Amino acid sequence: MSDSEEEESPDHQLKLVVLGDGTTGKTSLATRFAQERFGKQYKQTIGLDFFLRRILLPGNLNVTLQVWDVGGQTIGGKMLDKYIYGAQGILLVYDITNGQSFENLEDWYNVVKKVNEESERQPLVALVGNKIDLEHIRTVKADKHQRFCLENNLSSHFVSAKTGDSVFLCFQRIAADILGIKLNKAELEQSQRVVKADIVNYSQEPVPRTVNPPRSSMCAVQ
Ligand SMILES: Nc1nc2c(ncn2[C@@H]2O[C@H](COP(=O)(O)OP(=O)(O)OP(=O)(O)O)[C@@H](O)[C@H]2O)c(=O)[nH]1
Repeated sequence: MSDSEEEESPDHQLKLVVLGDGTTGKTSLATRFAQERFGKQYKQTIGLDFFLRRILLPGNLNVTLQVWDVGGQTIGGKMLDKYIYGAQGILLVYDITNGQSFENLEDWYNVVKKVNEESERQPLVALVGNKIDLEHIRTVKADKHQRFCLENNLSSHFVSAKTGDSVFLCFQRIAADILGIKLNKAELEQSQRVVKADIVNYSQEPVPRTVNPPRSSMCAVQ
């Protein structure tokens, strides 16, 4: 293959679906990954939001990640199966300070298995413990997390959407695993970027949010 043919290799597109209870930080995780920002204020996702980000994997491989951020209230609803269908990757997200959100992942995982029971290709499923900036009030022990991964053959991730800790790494590893690409130590270390948390001055009035923040890489379906 000539150099010019190599440069023109088409992008890969991957559909990643983010699932888990409400307030575990799914939207925050998607926003941190796709837009490199974090909002402290909680705004419930009704139905579904989409985010896009293109990343470069070793071998000059451009991969567009289509992140489907599914509202935590959709469990038991008739749309959930449709959202999950055709995903190459599933992120099962829980909040490390909320034991119930971890217990409930069993239900989310069961829906994923049911949707894919007749599929030839199974999605890669990742277990994502979010809010590791709150390690001091963690209630879900890391060994419980690891056991769930081992028992179900899931890939394991701990992240903080707030600080950005390991967020890019999480998506990068998932994309690479799906495409069968091995990341070397240097690539893994480079992706483990930590963004310093903001210092909050509680004596000040809260700053109003921008009315129309840039949302070029996101849209919502309700
Ligand atoms: N400390 C901390 N707070 C977080 C983190 N991620 C999200 N939050 C906060 O947790 C709350 C819920 O976050 P969301 O991202 O809206 O949660 P969600 O899972 O999308 O919720 P639903 O839309 O109900 O499904 C918000 O107040 C976030 O600011 C994190 O990593 N650390």
